[in-house]
Amino acid sequence: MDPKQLAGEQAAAYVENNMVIGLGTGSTACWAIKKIGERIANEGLQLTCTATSIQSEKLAEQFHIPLTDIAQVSSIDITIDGADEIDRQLDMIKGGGGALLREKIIANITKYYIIVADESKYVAQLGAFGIPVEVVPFGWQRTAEHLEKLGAKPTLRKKEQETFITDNGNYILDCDFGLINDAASLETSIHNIPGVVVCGLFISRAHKLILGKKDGSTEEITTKR
Ligand SMILES: O=C(CO)[C@H](O)[C@H](O)COP(=O)(O)O
Repeated sequence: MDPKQLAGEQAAAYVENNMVIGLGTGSTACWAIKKIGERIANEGLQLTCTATSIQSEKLAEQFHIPLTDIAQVSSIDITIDGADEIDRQLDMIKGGGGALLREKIIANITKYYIIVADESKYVAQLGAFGIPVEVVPFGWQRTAEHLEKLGAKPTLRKKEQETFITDNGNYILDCDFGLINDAASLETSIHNIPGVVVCGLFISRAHKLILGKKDGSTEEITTKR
């Protein structure tokens, strides 16, 4: 079985009746969404679900998962989401799919944050992926200069040769900072730049990582917060 499917489906087993659930974004979290849809259909689970992207909203609708707008949800029991890199402390880089702002808003109100990934995402040190930074379109070139002063090589994200636009109408600067030594202070420095909406460093947030492996096994790594 696909390691992403293994991880995503295993995470869906943590969902219990009457919970409030955050639905993540990406090719791994989609397996959790599908499985949650199956559990609603087969077990009659009553859930309140809210999604981290328009893409995940559409997927949830396809699997007949009832959705609640984030405006009505002040606390989430479990969110299941993917990562682009995750280290031994379960600090992460996210935003490869461009959903980082909604993902961080949802992570921020989540009591138990489960990350699902294949083993290629589990790294000793964050940074090789680069850090996606969502910025407002106004003066994005000036925001990019500030990121350069912090040590980044920023590239404006494109999709099919057009500037990539997030679900929130913003741009993404993919920032190569090299390998990162102090991710928490870098996150703060990036967030202090006017024009930055959010960056893809997710520090001290995840509670559990479920890794799917090529040999068909899974590993769960848990940390106390
Ligand atoms: O942060 C994300 C989207 O913004 C995704 O969770 C991340 O890119 C992982 O995606 P995938 O499971 O497809 O590798």
